Amino acid sequence: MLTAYPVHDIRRLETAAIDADPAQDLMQQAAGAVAAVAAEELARRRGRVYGARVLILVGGGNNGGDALFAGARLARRGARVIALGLLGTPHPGGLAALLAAGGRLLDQDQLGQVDLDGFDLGLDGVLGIGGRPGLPDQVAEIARRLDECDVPVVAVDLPSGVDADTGAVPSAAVRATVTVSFGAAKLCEVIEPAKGNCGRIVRIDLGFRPDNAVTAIDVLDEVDLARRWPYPDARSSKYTRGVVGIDAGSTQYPGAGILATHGAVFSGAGMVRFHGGEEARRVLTGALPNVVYAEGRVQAMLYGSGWGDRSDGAEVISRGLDSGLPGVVDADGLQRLPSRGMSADWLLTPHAGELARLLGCDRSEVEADPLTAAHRGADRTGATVLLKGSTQIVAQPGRRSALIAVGGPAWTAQAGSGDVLAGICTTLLAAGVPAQLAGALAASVQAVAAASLPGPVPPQRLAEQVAIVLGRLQPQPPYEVDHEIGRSGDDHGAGRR
Ligand SMILES: NC(=O)C1=CN([C@@H]2O[C@H](COP(=O)(O)OP(=O)(O)OC[C@H]3O[C@@H](n4cnc5c(N)ncnc54)[C@H](O)[C@@H]3O)[C@@H](O)[C@H]2O)[C@@H](O)CC1
Ligand SMILES: [K+]
Repeated sequence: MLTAYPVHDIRRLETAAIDADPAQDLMQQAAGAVAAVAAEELARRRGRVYGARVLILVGGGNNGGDALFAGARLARRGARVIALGLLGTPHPGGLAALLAAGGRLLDQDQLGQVDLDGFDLGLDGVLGIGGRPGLPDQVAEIARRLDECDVPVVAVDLPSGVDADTGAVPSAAVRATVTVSFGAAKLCEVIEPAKGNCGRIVRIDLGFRPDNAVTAIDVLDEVDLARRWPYPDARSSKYTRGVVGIDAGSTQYPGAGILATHGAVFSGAGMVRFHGGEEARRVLTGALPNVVYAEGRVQAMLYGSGWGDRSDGAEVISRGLDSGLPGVVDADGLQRLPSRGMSADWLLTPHAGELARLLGCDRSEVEADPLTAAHRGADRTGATVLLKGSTQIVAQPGRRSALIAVGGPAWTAQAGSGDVLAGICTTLLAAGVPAQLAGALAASVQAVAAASLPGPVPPQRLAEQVAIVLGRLQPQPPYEVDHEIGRSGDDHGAGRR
C-alpha cells in the first residue's frame, strides 16, 4: 500500500528528518537521484549521456536548486546543459555548480536562441512543493512545446503547475515522462488528473518517517485487495459470508436491479434476496436461480440503483436506517436521503455529478478536487462516501484520511458498471467489512477485473470476471502435505469408497 500526504505534513516530516540529522545534505541526495534517472532515460533513448543536449527549466526555489545540481552532474558526464531561468533568481549554489561544470544559463529573453526540438531531455525544476498550482503563460508555453516536440521530461519532485494537494491541474502544467519524488508521496501522485502528468514515478527515500499527526491517504494495491478481502474459510456459512438484500431497479430501469444482483452474487454473497420489480425477477430466475425473493434475514441492504423517480424512496431508506443494518445508497437513491442524516456504517456511491447535486455545487468543482469533495459529501450526509471516477476515493465523516482504490481502465465508465459496483459493496457490508474498506475493496476488485480483460465487456460479464479475479488473488493457505494419508488404505477408507 502506498500512502500519500498533504504538503504541510510533508514539510513537517522533512523538518523532523533534518533536525534528526543536520549533517545530511538532502539537496545533494535529491540532485544525485534526479541525475541518475535522467542518465538512465538518456541511455535508453540515445545510448549515452556524453554529448546529450539537456534543458533545465529553473524556478526561483529549492526545486530549481535540485535541478541545477543534477544538471551539473550531467554536465560533468559530458552532457551539454542549458538552464533556462524562469520565475525568480536561480538557486546560487546550484547555478555556480552548473556553470563550473560547463553548463550555461539563459534567461527568458534569450529563449529565441534555443531550438526546443533539439533537446534530448528536459529537467523540470520550476516548482516543487512550494509551488502554487498553475504556470505563468510563458512557462506554460515552453512546457507545451516540449510536450509537442516529444522531448522526454524528468520532473523534479512533481510536475510543475499541478496542485500537489488535490491532484487538480487547473491550467497548464508540465507533462513528465518520469517524476523523481522525494520522501513521502504527494497527493498529486495518486489522484487524477495530476497523476497522469507525473508519468512513471521514481520515489527516493530521504528518511522521512510519518508520525500519528499526519493525514494519510492510503492507496490500495492488489496485495492489499487479496489480504483484506473477506474470503470464506472452512467455518463459513451463508450467514457469515452475508445475506444481501437488493431493493434496486424499476419498471423504467429493470436492468439496474439485475446488474446489482450480478455484482452481489459474483463477489461472493452468501445469499441474495431480491426485492425489486417483476420484470427483473423473471430475468433473474433464469440467469441466477440462486437468488431468492422471499422476505427473511438480511445483513446489508442496497437501495437506489435504477429507482428512477420512485416516490417512496426517502421512506424506504429511512426504514433501512431504522433497522440498524448497514446499507448502500446508489444512483437515484442519493437524491432521496432522509434529512435527519445518515450513519457512517452506510456507504453512498455517487459519481461526480451525483455528489455535486448532493453538495449543491458544479460537477466541475467535484472533478477539480475530488478528495475535498468526497470529504465534504461524507461530512454533509454523515455517511461514508465512495466517489466514483478516474480516481475512486472513499471518505468517512469527520475524518481527513481517506482510501483510494486500485485504478482501472477508463472503459469501466459505462452504463451498468455502477450498479454492479453497488452490488459488490453490499456483499462486503453484509460480510461485516466496515463501510470505508468495503467501498475501497469493491472499487478495487472491479478495476482489477476490468484490467484483466482484453477490452470492454458488458457490465454483467465484468461481474463474472470479479469472481475469476477473486479466485486468482486468493492467498493460498500453507497446506502441509501428509504423504502417509491414503497409503495404509484401511485408516482413511480410500480403497473402500
Ligand atoms: N525541504 C527539504 O527537505 C527538501 C526540499 N527539496 C526541494 O525543495 C522543493 C521545495 O522548495 P521551495 O520551498 O523553495 O519551493 P519551490 O521550489 O517549489 O518554489 C517556491 C518559489 O516559487 C514561487 N512560486 C510558487 N508558485 C508559483 C507560481 N505558480 N508562479 C510563480 N512563482 C511561484 C514562490 O513564491 C517561491 O519563491 C521541493 O519540492 C524539493 O524539490 C529537496 O532538495 C529535498 C529536500
Ligand atoms: K518540478
